[in-house]
Amino acid sequence: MAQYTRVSGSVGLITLQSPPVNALSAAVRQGIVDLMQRALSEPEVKSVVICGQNGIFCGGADIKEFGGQMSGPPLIPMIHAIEAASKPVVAAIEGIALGGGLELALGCHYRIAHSKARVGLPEVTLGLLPGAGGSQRLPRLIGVPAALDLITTGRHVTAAEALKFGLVDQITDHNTVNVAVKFAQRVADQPLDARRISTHPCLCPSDVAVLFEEVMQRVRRTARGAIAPIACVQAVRAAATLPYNQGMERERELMATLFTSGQARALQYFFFAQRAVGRWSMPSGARWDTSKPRPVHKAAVIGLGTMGRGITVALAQAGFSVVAVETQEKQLMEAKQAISGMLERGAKRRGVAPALDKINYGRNIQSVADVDLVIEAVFEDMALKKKVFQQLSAVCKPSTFLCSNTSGLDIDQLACQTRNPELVVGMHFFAPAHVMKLLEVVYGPKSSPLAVATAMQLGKKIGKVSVAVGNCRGFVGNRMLKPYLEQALFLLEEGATPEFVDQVLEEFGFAMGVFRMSDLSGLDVGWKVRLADGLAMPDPTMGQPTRLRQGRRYSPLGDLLCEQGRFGQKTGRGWYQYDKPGSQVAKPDPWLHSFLDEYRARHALVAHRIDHQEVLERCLYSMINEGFRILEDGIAAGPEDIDVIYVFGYSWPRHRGGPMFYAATVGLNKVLERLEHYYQAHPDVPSLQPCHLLRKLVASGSPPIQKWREVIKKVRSQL
Ligand SMILES: CCCCCC/C=C/CC(=O)SCCNC(=O)CCNC(=O)[C@H](O)C(C)(C)COP(=O)(O)OP(=O)(O)OC[C@H]1O[C@@H](n2cnc3c(N)ncnc32)[C@H](O)[C@@H]1OP(=O)(O)O
Repeated sequence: MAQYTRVSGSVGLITLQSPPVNALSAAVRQGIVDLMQRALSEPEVKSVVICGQNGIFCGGADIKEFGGQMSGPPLIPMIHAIEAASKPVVAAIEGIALGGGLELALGCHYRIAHSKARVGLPEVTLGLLPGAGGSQRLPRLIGVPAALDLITTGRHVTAAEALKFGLVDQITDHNTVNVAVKFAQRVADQPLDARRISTHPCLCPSDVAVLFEEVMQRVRRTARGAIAPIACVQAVRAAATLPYNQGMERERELMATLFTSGQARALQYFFFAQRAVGRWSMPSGARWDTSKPRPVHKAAVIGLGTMGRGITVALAQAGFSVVAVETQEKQLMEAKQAISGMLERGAKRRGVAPALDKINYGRNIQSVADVDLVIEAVFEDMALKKKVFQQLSAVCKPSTFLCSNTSGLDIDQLACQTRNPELVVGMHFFAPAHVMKLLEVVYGPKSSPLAVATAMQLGKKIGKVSVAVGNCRGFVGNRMLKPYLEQALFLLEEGATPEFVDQVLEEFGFAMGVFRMSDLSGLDVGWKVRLADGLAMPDPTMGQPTRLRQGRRYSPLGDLLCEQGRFGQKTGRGWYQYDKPGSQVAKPDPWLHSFLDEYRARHALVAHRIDHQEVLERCLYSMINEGFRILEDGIAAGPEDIDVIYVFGYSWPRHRGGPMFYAATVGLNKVLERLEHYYQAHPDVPSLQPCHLLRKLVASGSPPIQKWREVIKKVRSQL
């Protein structure tokens, strides 16, 4: 939908009307086509302004239309007709002009932007390229290097940056539409030939071939298997090397491949999944839209180790007053220095003043008496955390929310230490906490909707993607990680090497394979948990063979490495070797290979050839199976929650949509069949036994992922 008004006698004003972001739906495109014709046919109208209602120019093509049959006027001829118009057309950009929205503006003869507007071509993040002429017009307007940057990253730029690039003609702090109308009146009689971007030559630097080669190499290195960034480079190269019409033909060919690709489907699913997690619900029926958060002005962080420091920085950078408590004098001094450094570096990068004055440091827990919310980040030890929660409950105002950054301990046990267990939730950050986008907000059986809503809102304010999840060992992320890690170890026992397993997972798209990741985060972390669980110390009196513990297959490989002091990067040895402790360059370690040979011999394990498919299927399907159990148990409300957690917290490749979307892509019947196969071969590994929900979904004809919630509801009602 679009509206037409005549303003100041001679300007035709076309207003896009399609809340919430004025996306270019079929109806909006039809409106633009019709109203442009009207403006061109009215003799009194000398120029045209296009704007969007409610202070938003246009959020681009309507992504919801992509999955179905496209109808209505296509974008490319619509934009061509605007550019070819005999009367000047001015885009009045408020709020955002993204994707097709910016392409529409590039078809106009002039662009006026509000100083607070943002523009960009984010199609690459949806598995596409700017396929309505954007890949051909943008380099002609702002030059090849800047266009390559914007198109391959999809980043949004401010109006000021857009002006610097020459992407907009003017910026204003006033009413953009009024300014654009006056501008349109002024240029009504100006010749238009030089304003049609498609007729411009594409200005290239002299070393353009070298530039494309460098960018292509960088993009291939960082794309982790995503195809859209590569197609984006190819499209811009066409703009740089071909006449406009041939460039448009190349853009069309590349877009046609991307548009129907599985990666585009995955990325578009993920776009909506990210938004869906904000609409959280709890099994009690409490929901995001009926639960009001309470404002938080002042927060506290208890424990200034790596996690506590990152959380303090995240809070201070977002403008919160923070009381940062560390009881040990030496640690407090070190933390203060480290936090100041992090704040200063962050501020320098963002061109703002460091928020040093937002933090008050203290050694005494009494200093948190007046805060609205506390995040406990002490060592991962239940006895210690319980003590801290008892102290907090005694010291804080009765209304203070008490949150724990535990990565998997029982929130309910902590809540039980306090006067107001309904105000206790988990806030599980991921390291480094000031950088990683994910926050798991964990509700226990006693947590109130108020506490969940408040933690979710705080997460949003500090720039996190927050996902509300139920309370169980490891919550969602770490619970699913367990079978994945376990399979990786079993594969080593059976003949694989860490390098091979990592290579397969990295080729799949993970930023790091499981063993390189384990070396980075430290092998001792999991070892301590297994020791506490009585797993890492086999009880000889029970007469169990070393590789069967608590009734199931167990690999002590990680424990054996820890016993040798091989904790990963920090000790210079782990699953790999490093030049020195702290170095990040992992090299295969002949010692480890001999150790594995000896281990297999000692346990009479015959190494067999493990192929690519077996590594992927066993690691990923066991993890996915746990994801289905999590859905069945109601720990996650839907598959989107799991997928968002895995992409933002565990480097799952976004162009594969997340583990649950991947399962749907592979086919649930195939996942089920392969799990059955592996479980038959390894009956002592319960995580390979296909779970009830997976069987139920397959029996229901493997419905699309958007319909899983209905089946989950049915399964849960039968429990
Ligand atoms: C061969 C065929 C050729 C076809 C050529 C087609 C060419 C297409 C090029 C494109 O234009 S692709 C789309 C490019 N645009 C984008 O990627 C923008 C996506 N949107 C955003 O980044 C953000 O939503 C925003 C616009 C910056 C606003 O952010 P904000 O945080 O304010 O709100 P949200 O919660 O993100 O969004 C609100 C609401 O709006 C929905 N939505 C946003 N953009 C679109 C869109 N382009 N299409 C459809 N729906 C959109 C979003 O999903 C939210 O709704 P929900 O119900 O909460 O999910």
